[in-house]
Amino acid sequence: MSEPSSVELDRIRDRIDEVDQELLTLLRRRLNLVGEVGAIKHKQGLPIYAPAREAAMLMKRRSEAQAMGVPPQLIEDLLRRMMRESYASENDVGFKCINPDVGPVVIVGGNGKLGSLFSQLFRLSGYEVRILDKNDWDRADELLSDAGVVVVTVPINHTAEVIEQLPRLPKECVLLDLTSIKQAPLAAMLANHAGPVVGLHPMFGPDVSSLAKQVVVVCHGRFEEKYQWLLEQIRIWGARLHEASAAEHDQAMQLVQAMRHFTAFVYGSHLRRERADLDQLLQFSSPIYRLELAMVGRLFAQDAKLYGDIIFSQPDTLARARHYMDRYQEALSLLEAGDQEGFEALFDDIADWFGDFATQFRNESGNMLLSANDNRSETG
Ligand SMILES: O=C(O)C(=O)C[C@]1(C(=O)O)C=C[C@@H](O)C=C1
Repeated sequence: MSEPSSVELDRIRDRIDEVDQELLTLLRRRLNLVGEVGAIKHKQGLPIYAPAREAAMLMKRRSEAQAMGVPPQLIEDLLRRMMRESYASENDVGFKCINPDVGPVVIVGGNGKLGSLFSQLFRLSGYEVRILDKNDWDRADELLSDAGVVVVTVPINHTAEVIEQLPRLPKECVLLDLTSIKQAPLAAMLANHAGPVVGLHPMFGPDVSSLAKQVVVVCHGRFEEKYQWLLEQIRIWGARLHEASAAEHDQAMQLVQAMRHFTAFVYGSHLRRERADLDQLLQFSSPIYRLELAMVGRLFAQDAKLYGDIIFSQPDTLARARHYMDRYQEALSLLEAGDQEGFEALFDDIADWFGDFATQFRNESGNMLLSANDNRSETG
C-alpha cells in the first residue's frame, strides 16, 4: 500500500536515502575494523566482550550526541546493536587456544543444539573435537581413551545414566556437564571419575550468535586448579562466569526456570482453553502485552520434552507450584471479596519488598518495550 507523496517530499526523501547510504558505507568500514580487532583478540587471547571499552565509548558518544542535538539514547541504541554484530563477527574469527596440549575434547551429545554450539566454540579455539552421540557408543572407548576434556550435554533425565555408562577416563581428563540442574550430575561425575570435575550451566539458549555478555554458572567439583584454563577459555568466548554451589544453583533454578516456564505454560493453556483470537489480541495489544504474549508464545515454538525435562526434573517444582497456587488463591479471595483495599495493601507490601529493584526493572523493561514496538509490523 503506497502512502501519499509529493515532489517536495520525494526530494527530501532522496536526500535521506543518500544519508542512509552513507551510513551503510560507515557500517561496512566499522565491520572491517572490528574484523581487525577480532584478529588481534584471537592472537592475544583477549575476550570478545570488553565492558570498560564499551562503557567509555557509549559515554563519549552520548555526550557528543547531546552536544549535537542528537538524542543520546539513539546513538546508544545504534551502538549496542552494532556491538552485538561485532560479537558475532569476532566470534567467527576464532579464539586463542588456552590449552593446546590438552588433547581431544569429546562432546557427549554433541549433535544436540547446545552440544553443537560448544563443539563450534572449541573448534574455533583450535581444539580437536570429537562427537559421541547416541549412535556412537560402540566407539566410546576409542573416542574417549585419550580425551583431555569430556563434555556431557544430553537431556536432563538421561544425564546421570550417560555419565554412569562412560568408560574409565584418563586420570587428568576434565569431566564436565552443561545440564540445567547441577546437584545430581555433579554427584554422578564425582562418583564415576577420579580426575577433575566441574558442573556448568550456560544461562542462554543454543541459538546465541556468541557468548558475549552471556552467563555461565560454575559449580566446582574436584581439582579446581586443573580446569582453570577451561574457565579462562570460556571467558575469552565472551561469557561471564558466576560461581555457586550446586545446591544454591538448583534452588535458584526453581524460580528462574521451573516456575517461570510452568507459569508461562499455564497462561498458554489458559489462552488455548479460552480460544483466544491471537491475531485480534495482537491488534489490541500494548507493547507490554505484546512482550508478554511473545514470552509465552515462544515456549510453544520449542520442544515440549525440553520444558518437560526442566519442569519435571526439578525436585521442588511440585511444592513450589502448590505454593504458587496458594498465592493465586490468596489474590483470588481478595477479588472474590471485592476487597480492593486488601489488594492494594498487599500490592504495597510486595512493592516494599521489591524496593529499588522495582524502579530498575521498570527502566529496563521500558527499553525492551521500545524495541519490541520497533519490531512491530504494519499488520500488528
Ligand atoms: O574494541 C573492542 O574491543 C571490540 O571488540 C569492538 C567493540 C565494538 O564493536 O566497538 C565490540 C565489542 C567490545 O565489547 C567492545 C567494542
